[in-house]
Amino acid sequence: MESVIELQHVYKAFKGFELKDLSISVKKGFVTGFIGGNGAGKSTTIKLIMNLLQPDSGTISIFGMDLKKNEKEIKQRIGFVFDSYIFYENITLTEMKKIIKPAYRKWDDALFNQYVDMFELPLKKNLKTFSKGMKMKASLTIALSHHAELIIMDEPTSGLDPIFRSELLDILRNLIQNGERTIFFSTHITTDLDRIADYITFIHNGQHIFTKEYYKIEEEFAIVKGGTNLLDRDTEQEFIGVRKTNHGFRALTANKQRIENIFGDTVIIEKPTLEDIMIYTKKGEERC
Ligand SMILES: Nc1ncnc2c1ncn2[C@@H]1O[C@H](COP(=O)(O)OP(=O)(O)OP(=O)(O)O)[C@@H](O)[C@H]1O
Repeated sequence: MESVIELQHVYKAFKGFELKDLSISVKKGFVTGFIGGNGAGKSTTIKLIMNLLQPDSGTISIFGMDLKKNEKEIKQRIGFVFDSYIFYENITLTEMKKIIKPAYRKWDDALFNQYVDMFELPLKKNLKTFSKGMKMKASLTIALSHHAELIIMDEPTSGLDPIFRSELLDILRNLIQNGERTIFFSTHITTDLDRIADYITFIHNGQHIFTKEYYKIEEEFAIVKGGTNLLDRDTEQEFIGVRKTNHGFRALTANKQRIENIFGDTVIIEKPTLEDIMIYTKKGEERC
């Protein structure tokens, strides 16, 4: 399957933080949700993909082209939903369009107007006065008005109310209907991903834990509940992370089948949430 974004052995260090040997690929025509706790390295990864930061080593290619050598060509084909910093400018959406439009060969005024109408955005109002939801819609309008094949967003749903989040997810779903467009976005609101993500990329402490098809996560991972008498040094090693209480244990496994073979029906096996996977991965690391 064709990859749109390909990171190979990317390394980036800041004081006190390392993105370690990150190799990920984002599949064409799908939505990939990018998850990880605070400070895991999501924004850093997105900045590397947007060439706003350069890796210390490793390679990044987008649409099969090397990012360093082909930045201009690549950026023509990306819609980046940017931070709200640009909205501190004392300008209207029409004025902002005039600034951004010349940068894109495929800018489409009709498409811009279509999204402005759909999102009910005022064209003549100062952007500074826009609410958070309006800023997101304006940002998305700009990102979508030049027929971008790849949409990259850093936490687009954070701070938005459930109604607008739901609308936004519908819009994103519609955008990828033709199989030609790809969406890669980071989020803390993992429940949003239930509705929209085909793939999940999970990083923790600067390390790539997995990239998997959403349905495979549910097949492979499981929350396991049982009495603490079932746990010993060996059986505990079977889990990614374990939480013990007075009533028993709750643990996460990445190999549901194996746990079923070992414990049979002495344990209860449940479907994990993405949040469970994030929490227990952190717990497992604390144990080491
Ligand atoms: N320009 C920088 N200089 C120094 N350290 C940085 C810089 N940018 C990011 N970091 C550090 O890199 C680590 C990862 O940050 P990053 O913003 O990528 O995480 P994140 O996964 O997006 O987190 P969050 O979900 O909290 O936004 C953090 O420890 C952060 O302090």
